[in-house]
Amino acid sequence: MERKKIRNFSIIAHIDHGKSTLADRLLQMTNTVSDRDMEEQLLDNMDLERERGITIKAHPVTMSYKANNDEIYELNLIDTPGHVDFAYEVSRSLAACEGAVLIIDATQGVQAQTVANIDLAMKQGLTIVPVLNKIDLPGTDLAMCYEQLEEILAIPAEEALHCSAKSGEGIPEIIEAIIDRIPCPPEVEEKTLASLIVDSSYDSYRGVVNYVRVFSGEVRAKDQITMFSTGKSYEVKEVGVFTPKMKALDVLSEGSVGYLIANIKDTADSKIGDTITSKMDPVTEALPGFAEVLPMVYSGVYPIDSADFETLRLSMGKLQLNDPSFVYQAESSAALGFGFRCGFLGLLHMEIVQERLRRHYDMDIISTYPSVVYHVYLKDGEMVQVDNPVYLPDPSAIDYIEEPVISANIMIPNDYIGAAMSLIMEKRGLCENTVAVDERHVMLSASLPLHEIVIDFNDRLKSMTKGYGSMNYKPSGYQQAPLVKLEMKVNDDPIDAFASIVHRDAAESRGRKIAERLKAVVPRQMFTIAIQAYVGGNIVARETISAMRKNVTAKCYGGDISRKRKLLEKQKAGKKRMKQIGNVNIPQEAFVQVLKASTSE
Ligand SMILES: Nc1nc2c(ncn2[C@@H]2O[C@H](COP(=O)(O)OP(=O)(O)OP(=O)(O)O)[C@@H](O)[C@H]2O)c(=O)[nH]1
Repeated sequence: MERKKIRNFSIIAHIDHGKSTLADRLLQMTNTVSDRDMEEQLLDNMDLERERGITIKAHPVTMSYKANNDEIYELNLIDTPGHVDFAYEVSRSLAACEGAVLIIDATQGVQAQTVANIDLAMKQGLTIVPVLNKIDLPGTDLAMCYEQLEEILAIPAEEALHCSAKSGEGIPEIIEAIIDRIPCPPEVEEKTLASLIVDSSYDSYRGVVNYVRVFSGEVRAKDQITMFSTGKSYEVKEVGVFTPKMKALDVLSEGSVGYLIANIKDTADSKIGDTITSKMDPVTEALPGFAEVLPMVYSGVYPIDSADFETLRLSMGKLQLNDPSFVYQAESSAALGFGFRCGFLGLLHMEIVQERLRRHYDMDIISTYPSVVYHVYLKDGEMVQVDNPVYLPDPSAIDYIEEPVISANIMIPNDYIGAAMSLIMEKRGLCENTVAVDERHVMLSASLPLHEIVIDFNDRLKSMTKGYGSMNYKPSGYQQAPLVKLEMKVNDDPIDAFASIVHRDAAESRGRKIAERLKAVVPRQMFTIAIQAYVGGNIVARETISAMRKNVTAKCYGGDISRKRKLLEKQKAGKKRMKQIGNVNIPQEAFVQVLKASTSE
């Protein structure tokens, strides 16, 4: 397609404002997908996305459209996720575009994530097409949206279009606006190939599938290409576009978006953000890639069956290929065996990665309590970074500990200011500023310890504001805090999987909760078992399990021997999956249950 007829754009929005639904309507309206094949939210093709109703990965798709001026255009849409943990994916998609359709739910107005996404788009110099969606709903408040567009986003209200992505009303006008307002890819002097890897996935037969934006030159099957960062060369096997299924083409030319397959078998050789260039005539400078993102939350991930360790390692490699923000490293635990220490962007990211491992790769896994990265200053002047409580140095060697803090923007209706402030205080935060954004909404700026928000802050905020509150955050450095290591012991032996770094004031209640939960799941044994929570050598909570041999057949009155045998066999099988901590046998299931309860609180 001629460069002037190409439009590359993303759809950006706060979560649930209707990106995927609008994308579906665009696919229908451009006959990219026939009505018969149209499944709701076609672009969300992972089961997980459908179930959770959120878009996790950005998917590119190419549409062909005959505009009112009778010309045919190529529209390349890159759908983006809306959740705060996935801002990195959004910025990757935007790097491949000249414009963005900004969707705002007309019943809710501008939300914290709308502001964050628009900031990213403006930084990249993209043209914005603002769209007010869901105008079919009775709660639509266009006046509020116009005011917010001008006041918060500095976008003239007259630029806004309206639509109902559900009914299809207003969609043709949106397509025309994309063609009229968003510029075509700029002309470049460079004629040699420079193509940005925006994303990638792995196909077991064909190897790595790179999703690319060609900035200069062109690429075809049989071309020899080189990866700029590694210098490794490959022969191109196939190029094409997503419609949304893969469709092979003869050539991907300057300005277009599509895929490139080149027999790359090792996932580590294809890096998102890298530049693909010609082997014979390479460019001298790489395209600006993406800023590296650092994981904010760490947790141990272990196979329930230790024989699965290698398979888990392979699955993680494939998963990392199209999610470079996920990192992992092998580690071992006395309680859980061999596993991995994994880093995630946030708690939702962590849940999603774990779910993907469970479902797509069919892995049975358990994860430990999430931790952030602490800066531990030792008395000898050294500083060590600790993301695993097990490795926190002895308290006698520690001078002080610093924890990561974030600065959050929280947008809420006026009625909930009091409730939001008390939540911030409960989470050891500091409210720094309150600005009225319109007559009914305020934006609170607060500083909060990251550890306090990774667990449930967003969910609590949502439920107490009936879904109207929203937040966005970014890291803002480190601050000193009275943090201690909470350790759990059974009969004086520590269980590493339950160690956590907590605020001094919260240690006792957390220790008590875990001890109670452990008591409920650890089976009685021939001797008394003491479950203790320790902080710096002091016991802060204790539970005792009295001695008794559990007779699993006790409830079987009468002589049904086959039933008794079955129960005894079951008990034997259960014993195989016991972990020995000191002299106490604990079923794997007990760890799983207690960890599940304590990571979701
Ligand atoms: N009534 C009405 N509902 C809509 C409209 N557009 C979207 N919805 C509904 O709003 C919900 C969220 O829509 P999605 O398209 O999944 O939103 P999204 O922005 O893609 O969400 P994420 O992918 O999670 O960021 C769905 O239940 C849609 O059916 C609309 O114009 N009118």
